[in-house]
Amino acid sequence: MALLTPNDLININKQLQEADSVVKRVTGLDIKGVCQSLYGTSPSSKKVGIVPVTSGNGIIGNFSASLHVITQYFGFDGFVTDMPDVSGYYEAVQNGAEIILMADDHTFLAHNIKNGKMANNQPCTGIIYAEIASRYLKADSKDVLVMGLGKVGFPGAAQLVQKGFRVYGYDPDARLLKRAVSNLGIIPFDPANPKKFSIIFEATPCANTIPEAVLSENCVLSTPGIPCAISEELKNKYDVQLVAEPLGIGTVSMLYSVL
Ligand SMILES: NC(=O)C1=CN([C@@H]2O[C@H](COP(=O)(O)OP(=O)(O)OC[C@H]3O[C@@H](n4cnc5c(N)ncnc54)[C@H](O)[C@@H]3O)[C@@H](O)[C@H]2O)C=CC1
Ligand SMILES: NCCC[C@@H](N)C(=O)NCCCC[C@H](N)C(=O)O
Repeated sequence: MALLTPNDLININKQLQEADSVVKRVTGLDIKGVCQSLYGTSPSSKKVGIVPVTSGNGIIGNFSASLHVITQYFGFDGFVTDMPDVSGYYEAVQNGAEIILMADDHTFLAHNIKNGKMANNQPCTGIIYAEIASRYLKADSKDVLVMGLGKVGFPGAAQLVQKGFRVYGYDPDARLLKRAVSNLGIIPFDPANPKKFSIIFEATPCANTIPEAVLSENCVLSTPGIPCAISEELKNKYDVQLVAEPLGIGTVSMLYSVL
């Protein structure tokens, strides 16, 4: 898994505000509204214990602090434990946490210890970014392009198929593309024979994965991928509505899914 860096998370509150305003422009709802509609759950001020984890590559600067900002931004009552790991988990429960947020290098989870529900960041991220893309008010067709069919992209593509979109998908990993075609019934996208889209969802760890040939004027590009899938130049040239944020949108999707 490509790990976040402290630099990705600088001023997460400003990044969230900017992303929220694009989501409102694209869908007519704010991020919380999309989550409520997606999961059928309502806003909550539940206590969220954020537990730093030292395993593997260890603590990522700004990660726990960013999760704290994110929980507060979306109206939850978050706190970061003083201790990490097992001691931190114990401290969170002792201090009344109803939901635990913690991540090692492979899994970022939300666990509601009251109702037993648990969420994984990767599918929750794919689903919420796909949902935002699917709600584009100015979409000119039901065609959508999905670039990247991995741990985030595949669940996002599944969400779009379930909502009745005609999903074109691409992944250079032939095994993953074949899985998506056979399991989801998506149409394999041929980069050598491109068409234009008004809705694009991207989930790759590569920059500039979106070719100019697929961009239509004012299209939406909903992408959790880091680094960004499109250059500033192409974004401006086509007035692309870019929904991109490094941590908060995926995290609030996890929290709403375990309420
Ligand atoms: N913003 C957020 O909240 C989150 C962001 N992420 C980011 O999302 C990205 C994807 O994460 P995962 O799905 O876990 O990774 P993954 O490795 O499971 O999947 C990425 C897929 O992208 C494909 N790919 C690479 N270059 C491509 C291209 N040019 N066109 C189409 N597909 C291409 C790869 O073959 C791979 O199958 C990563 O950058 C990760 O850091 C992940 C979780 C949350
Ligand atoms: N963008 C959301 C997905 C994050 C994921 N790509 C990642 O960096 N995971 C590693 C997090 C490690 C956190 C660390 N153990 C800590 O607790 O500070």
